[in-house]
Amino acid sequence: MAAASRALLPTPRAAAGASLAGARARLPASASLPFRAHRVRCAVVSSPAPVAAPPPSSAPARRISPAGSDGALRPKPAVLVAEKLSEAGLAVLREFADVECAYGMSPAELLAKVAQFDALIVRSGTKVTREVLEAGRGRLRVVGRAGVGIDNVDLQAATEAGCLVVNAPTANTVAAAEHGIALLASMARNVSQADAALKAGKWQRTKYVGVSLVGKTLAIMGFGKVGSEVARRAKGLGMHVIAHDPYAPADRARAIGVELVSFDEAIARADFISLHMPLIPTTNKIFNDESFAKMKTGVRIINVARGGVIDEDALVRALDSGKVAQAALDVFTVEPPPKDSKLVLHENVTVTPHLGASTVEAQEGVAIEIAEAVVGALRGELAATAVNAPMVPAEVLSELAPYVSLAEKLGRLAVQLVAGETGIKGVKVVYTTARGPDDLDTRLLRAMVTKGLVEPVSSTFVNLVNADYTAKQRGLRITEERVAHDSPAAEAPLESVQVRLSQVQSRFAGAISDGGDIVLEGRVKYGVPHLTLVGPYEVDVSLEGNLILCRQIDQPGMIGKVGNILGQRNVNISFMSVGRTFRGKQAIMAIGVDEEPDKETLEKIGGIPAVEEFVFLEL
Ligand SMILES: NC(=O)C1=CN([C@@H]2O[C@H](COP(=O)(O)OP(=O)(O)OC[C@H]3O[C@@H](n4cnc5c(N)ncnc54)[C@H](O)[C@@H]3O)[C@@H](O)[C@H]2O)C=CC1
Ligand SMILES: O=C(O)C(=O)COP(=O)(O)O
Repeated sequence: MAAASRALLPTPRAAAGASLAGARARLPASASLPFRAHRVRCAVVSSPAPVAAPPPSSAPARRISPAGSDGALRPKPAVLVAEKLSEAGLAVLREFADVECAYGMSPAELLAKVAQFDALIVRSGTKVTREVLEAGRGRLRVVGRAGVGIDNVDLQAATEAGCLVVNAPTANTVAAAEHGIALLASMARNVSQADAALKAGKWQRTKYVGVSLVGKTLAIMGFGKVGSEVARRAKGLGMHVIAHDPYAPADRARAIGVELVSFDEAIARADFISLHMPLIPTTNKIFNDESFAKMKTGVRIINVARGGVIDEDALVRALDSGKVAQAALDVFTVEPPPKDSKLVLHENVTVTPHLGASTVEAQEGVAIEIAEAVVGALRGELAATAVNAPMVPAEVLSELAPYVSLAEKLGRLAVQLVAGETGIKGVKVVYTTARGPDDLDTRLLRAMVTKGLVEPVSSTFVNLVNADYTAKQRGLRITEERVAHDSPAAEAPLESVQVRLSQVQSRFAGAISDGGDIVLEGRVKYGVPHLTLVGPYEVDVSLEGNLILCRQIDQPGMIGKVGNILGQRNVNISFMSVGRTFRGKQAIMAIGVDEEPDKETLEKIGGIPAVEEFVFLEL
């Protein structure tokens, strides 16, 4: 239960509340965000204790403003803006706080300064490390990221320091999509190379013959906010657009006229490939030697997402061999990239210095979005764009804590079992409980199932505030059902929690129930979440570490065989449980492992003759 309980630990400032790591809301680019409607009171970031009267004139220069919703006078907060923020956002901030803009600080300068401020606002160029957050501890209450990606902010350290992180996830979507299209078109017509040549005095009309876009197939990898906007625009250019996103709702794609296909099919069919997925463990270097080999020779690649999704050395090899004809890159694994980077200097590569969000309009929108979120947070409100948010009364939390962890883990396991391109349509959460609806508020549990389903596969962070909203935005229809537990005297708030993903293909057929749904059920035993049902199979395995599910013909010796393979590879088994439908038919082995087995070990397990399928799941 490490992840969830860590995320739910009260922060030092949250004596009366609790913090739940989470909350990056996603919105369609066209949507305007009703921030104010989404704000709720939140104890963690409320202003310091009210002062009864303005300080005497000799007091240090900390001005007083009516900040709290209770009307009490409080010291005027101080906000440090570390990267260029548009004037419109600064104006919003200045109405409420003392604002200092210190652009281009070195890490040491930021460290020395940060403790004097209540809030810090950054873009992608400032690393908000654990050190920075430690240095700000005691005063720094809010970090605002004026943009989408928060990979430059140490979220865990921020949560530990009781510092709320908010971002601005929607205002730069269109700008990023437009930049993707700009790179696509200028790469196809060699605009930057021809421009450089002409400025060097060379008139090279035959060297820079380009390729046409009309009728070509564009694969959008990651069909989220930016990806879908790129798709719309590319269709306007007469391109045939396909997309790969294992978690995108098929109806959203259909509405734009985009075909959702598998990863391999997308990269094999495409003339152009545009990357729009978040940088998460499963997408890290997902474009590598192996994937380049599956592409058409002469493919062209655009990346305005994150540099880390491409193995940059492999891309140089693919460019050198001609497998990849051209690449257009806005983002790099290390930013700025080294001056002698082979990739940047490659003649078939067009580069821009992370300009995706850099339009006047987007920067104004982002600046206002982040300024409002930071001001709201400093006032003690919580915006829908909070990334790590406080939310639940301590007493409710302490009773529900293990169930909260169970709900998140069931969600995490369920989403990892999904396969195919159909996307998740409906999610049903079934609570077996002796309590009536008034005695058991399931919002937190539903939010945690959503968190488990969404976070492993997106750049969205989910908490109680934004869970339902996030689910809706992603086309996830979550319904709840209460089943009365037949022992009404039971003390525990819940007997079991079941998560059902309706009519979805699975990587593990054993998890599919008779009705065709992926079904996982769990219970809390001795305060620890346990997985107790997989599809039709009853199991009992503690949800700690990671999990291997293995379906095999029920026969003697199977536990020993699998145990031996794991033991030989020094993988410690924490729990093991076998469930079967009928003796001698199929059975499922659920194996909790402390370490992640390597590929070879998993293949060995899969190679045991009686094993029909297996899957490794991370918790
Ligand atoms: N260059 C720039 O200045 C900008 C870059 N970005 C970056 O663009 C990316 C996309 O941003 P948004 O569209 O706002 O995020 P989003 O969260 O709306 O979309 C990301 C999509 O990727 C999908 N995805 C997750 N794992 C995947 C996988 N293995 N294969 C395919 N798809 C997968 C998710 O389901 C989601 O639909 C992010 O990395 C963001 O940081 C965003 C704005 C500006
Ligand atoms: O919003 C994002 O994820 C971006 O990549 C934009 O970064 P920037 O704010 O321009 O440094």
